[in-house]
Amino acid sequence: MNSQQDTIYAAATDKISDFQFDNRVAGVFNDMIRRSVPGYAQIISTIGDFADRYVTPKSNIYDLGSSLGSATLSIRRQIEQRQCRIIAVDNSESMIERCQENLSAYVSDTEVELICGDIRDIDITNASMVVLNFTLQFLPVHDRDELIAKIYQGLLPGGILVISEKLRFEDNVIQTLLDEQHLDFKRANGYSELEISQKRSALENVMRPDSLSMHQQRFTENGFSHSTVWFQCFNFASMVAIK
Ligand SMILES: C[S@@+](CC[C@H](N)C(=O)[O-])C[C@H]1O[C@@H](n2cnc3c(N)ncnc32)[C@H](O)[C@@H]1O
Ligand SMILES: O=C(O)C(=O)C[C@]1(C(=O)O)C=C[C@@H](O)C=C1
Repeated sequence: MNSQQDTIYAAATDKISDFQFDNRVAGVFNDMIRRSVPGYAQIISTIGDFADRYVTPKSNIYDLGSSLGSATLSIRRQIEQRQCRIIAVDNSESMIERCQENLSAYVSDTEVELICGDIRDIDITNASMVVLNFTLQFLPVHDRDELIAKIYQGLLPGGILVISEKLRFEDNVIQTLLDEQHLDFKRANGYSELEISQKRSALENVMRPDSLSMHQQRFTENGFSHSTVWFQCFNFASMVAIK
């Protein structure tokens, strides 16, 4: 998957506007997410492994907030000949256009329906797998519960939900420790102090991480029988919940 280097926050700006998944971000997103999220490549490849285990023939798979299609591609590679349909949804036109190009670069017998729309407006039916890979954190907090309830309703018995998120910690000492580790990860990946602080300001109003206990409570209250964190690096985690 091609990507330009992310230099979006490299130059000093007087007024930082809220972060948006616009054309500029879509053009560098592959580089941005790999250099910003520890474990991203591992999470993408494991989503494919989960698909191999959980996706049942003739079912639907939903990739909600699909961006450039990395999770969709990882899933699609693992589910050949199961006559499934992947529904990939994103409300950024630029992401959808680039995702279409990325999907077209590979052949597969699995149909992918790409929808440019809001994940809150999508019907979920006959699903053996739903993926929210770093997307839920961008929804208004009061809409998160309803989305998880809708996903639970649309999942088949034994179906799997994979949610990856940045986490917030109630213990301030832990919050500071893991936040600092994450900043060191970004520095080691070539981001300057200016880039880090300007991006942080841009994300402040748009990305609101939940605590792990909040996620767990949401899974339980919405009926999921089993859930766990299967991956964590610093303040980034990926969870599974099984119906
Ligand atoms: C951090 S990115 C997701 C990364 C992607 N899942 C991956 O694995 O590479 C979040 C994506 O969610 C999309 N998004 C945010 N809120 C959305 C909403 N309400 N409906 C649809 N897409 C949304 C953004 O446009 C963005 O592409
Ligand atoms: O916390 C950060 O600095 C991040 O960049 C995180 C994060 C994310 O978790 O989705 C935020 C926005 C970009 O989409 C890529 C990564």
